Amino acid sequence: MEKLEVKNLNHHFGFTEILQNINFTLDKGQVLSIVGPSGGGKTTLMHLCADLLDVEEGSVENTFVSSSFAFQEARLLPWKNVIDNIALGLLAKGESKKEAILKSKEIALKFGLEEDDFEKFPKDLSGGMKQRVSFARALVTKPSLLFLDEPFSALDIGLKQELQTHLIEEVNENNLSILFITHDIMEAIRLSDRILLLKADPGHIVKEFDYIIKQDKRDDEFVYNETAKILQDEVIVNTFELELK
Ligand SMILES: Nc1ncnc2c1ncn2[C@@H]1O[C@H](COP(=O)(O)OP(=O)(O)OP(=O)(O)O)[C@@H](O)[C@H]1O
Repeated sequence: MEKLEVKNLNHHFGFTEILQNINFTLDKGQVLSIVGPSGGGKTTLMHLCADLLDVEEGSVENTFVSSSFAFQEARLLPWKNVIDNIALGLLAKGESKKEAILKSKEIALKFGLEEDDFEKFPKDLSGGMKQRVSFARALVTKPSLLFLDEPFSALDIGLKQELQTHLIEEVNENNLSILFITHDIMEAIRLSDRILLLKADPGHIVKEFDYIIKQDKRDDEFVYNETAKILQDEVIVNTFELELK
């Protein structure tokens, strides 16, 4: 069974302790969110999990057969057009150019891009369109694990919900697994099977929330109610340094 298993993970930058004794397992088909305040070490933790940073203490075992990423900024190649940006991963995997272009066009349309956009370069795209391209590029290779680092934070509510709905479809239809980093509790409640709350200085997990109800059955009311419930939780108030009125 594919999984990502983090055990007794610690991390320092220089003399500063950033992460302390992190333990969790992400199973196949699961959406696991790491939620916490800015500067708490979420991105560092994701980079360690994604092998973008060397593990110094503890272990990260990743047995997922393939993975891809979407970040807060779309990180598109400026000299490639929309379709060529999406096709990159497929070409890297050895697919023929013809097949890669065909699949890229198909997923571009699914992610709300139009045929008129296909030949455009990143400089001519809005922030929202860039993020549509970024998601299409991440998912066109049908990865088993997707790393998401705050990919919705610069998007308007409509686009955010649209992209989240696509992700939920991928989880349900293709058993996609997601490690999701966010500081937005509502986003995490909409998408996650499990939420780990990361408190800062140094980053350590202080609480875990599990959701059994399937993501596609969670309506706005569910998300608002759960958010309201969570915001009453003393650990959350303390972690985000919120003031209860
Ligand atoms: N390469 C680095 N060298 C030194 N310190 C770093 C490095 N990368 C991150 N840090 C520090 O580690 C801490 C955690 O940063 P990180 O980006 O992981 O937090 P975060 O929870 O993702 O924050 P945000 O939500 O603001 O993106 C911060 O104090 C940051 O300044």
